[in-house]
Amino acid sequence: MANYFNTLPLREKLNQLGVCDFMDSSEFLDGVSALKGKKLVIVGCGAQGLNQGLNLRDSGLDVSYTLRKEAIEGKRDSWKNATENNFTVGTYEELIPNADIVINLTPDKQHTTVVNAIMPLMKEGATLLYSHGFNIVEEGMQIRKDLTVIMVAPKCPGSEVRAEYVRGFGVPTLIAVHPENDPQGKGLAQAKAYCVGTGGHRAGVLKSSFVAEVKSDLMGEQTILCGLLQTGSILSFDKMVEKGIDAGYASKLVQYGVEVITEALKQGGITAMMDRLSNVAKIKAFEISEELKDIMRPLFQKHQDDIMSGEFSRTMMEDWANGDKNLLKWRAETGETAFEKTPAGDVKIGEQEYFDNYTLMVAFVRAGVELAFETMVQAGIKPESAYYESLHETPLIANTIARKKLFEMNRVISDTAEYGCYLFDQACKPLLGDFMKKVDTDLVGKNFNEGKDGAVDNRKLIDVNEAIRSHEVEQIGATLRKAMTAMKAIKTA
Ligand SMILES: NC(=O)C1=CN([C@@H]2O[C@H](COP(=O)(O)OP(=O)(O)OC[C@H]3O[C@@H](n4cnc5c(N)ncnc54)[C@H](OP(=O)(O)O)[C@@H]3O)[C@@H](O)[C@H]2O)C=CC1
Ligand SMILES: CC(=O)[C@](C)(O)C(=O)O
Ligand SMILES: [Mg+2]
Ligand SMILES: [Mg+2]
Repeated sequence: MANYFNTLPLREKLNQLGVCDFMDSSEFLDGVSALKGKKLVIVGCGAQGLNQGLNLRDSGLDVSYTLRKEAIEGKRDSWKNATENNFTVGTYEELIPNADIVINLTPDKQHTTVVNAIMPLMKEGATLLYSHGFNIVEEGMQIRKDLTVIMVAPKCPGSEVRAEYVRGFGVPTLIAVHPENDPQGKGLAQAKAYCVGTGGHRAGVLKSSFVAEVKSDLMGEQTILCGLLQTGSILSFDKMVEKGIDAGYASKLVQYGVEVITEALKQGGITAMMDRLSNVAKIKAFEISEELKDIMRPLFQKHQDDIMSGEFSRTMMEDWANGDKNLLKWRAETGETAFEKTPAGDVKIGEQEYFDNYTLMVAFVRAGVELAFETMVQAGIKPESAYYESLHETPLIANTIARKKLFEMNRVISDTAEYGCYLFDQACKPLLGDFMKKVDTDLVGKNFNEGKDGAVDNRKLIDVNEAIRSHEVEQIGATLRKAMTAMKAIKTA
């Protein structure tokens, strides 16, 4: 098999990267009817598998799980996830032959093995559904021509796919039909119905392509969503402790601060997040985020270039072949960081204090969201897709850090995302060495406004506000958030 994207002529590459139609809510009036009475069989019951299945069942669909034999015999977590939630669980041989839709929610590394095992058991004219296009695009998996191949990709970690659905909202979702596999022309109707089943239609849906989803998803997860939140959290914690701030306070500020700060981002974009700062702090956060953008831009561009060329996938698949050596080494190292090992202190931190005492994270988030958005758009990804992937998903990742620190984030995200996160983190920490030397507790740990009379230069503030508000991510964000009428504020720490 060869990298499907790399077999395409440039014109077709750009074509498929640019597939991105925002779907009006009126396109979902049929709800789940295209899948009503159909047998949905999910392979794997992990982060996406369990949470998508819970939503689909609550939406009235017939869902069961098929697991590999050793998972059933060994009563592994995946078996516990499914049985404790009262789902039918069976082997491939028992459940796949009668399945109308087989949903492959196993790790990307396993997709070729899994698809080769289940495809011979799939009945004539059935459908294979992915939540990430890696196997099709980066590995070039060929699927039996009578089968329909579709994608319903939540732009969100598995745990929050469920949490937002339970709140009566949903998560932005990309849907796609693989052009090589739509023999009966039913792919789009099934993808739309599945998307309604997971609740994605309440947040926003893009009719995308396998290529556009992969090349944007890998970029978002490696840079702003996981990589930079990891690097920023660890550097912020270490700086506070180095400067004598109580470690318990520092741990709580970092663990919960990114959730509080990015909740403002989710509700009102970078503008609303920056508006939570005093004018003096906003100007400072703007200035240092401009500096952070200049320092990190080459790294963001390298990640996007390596994703586009297939170099990232080659590197990661090398690690797969090497028993995930790097992934496991980096996972262990992260677990040994002082931040991860220091429990959050039993100290009260007010909601506004998270903004006033953590100006540095506001700067990291603005820099990372804008850089990821700019780099994706420059690479041919459409603004709507770049918005969901860089801005809207950041608070959803932050929710996992607030729950159980970087351990929880790296547990819930896919192994693919975790690998990309470490790749970025390993390169970004040293890159920010000189920048962090200049950082003091006014930017992280203490109230930035302390000892300042709040005076600002009006012209400078006007220019800063204009620069923030006029960024393309704010323009497209305002439009997309208008459709998020069911968005609920979350209760932060
Ligand atoms: N995690 C996320 O938030 C997101 C993930 N995705 C995509 O969703 C898909 C699933 O990812 P994710 O939910 O993170 O996966 P997880 O690692 O959370 O779960 C994987 C599941 O697959 C099973 N599994 C592992 N290896 C095999 C195998 N060789 N054969 C059969 N089953 C196997 C595991 O059970 P057991 O080991 O017990 O058999 C487990 O139930 C991926 O394509 C990913 O890119 C998309 C968006 C977000
Ligand atoms: C959660 C999500 O969207 C990721 C980061 O792309 C993933 O886990 O693969
Ligand atoms: Mg993603
Ligand atoms: Mg991903």
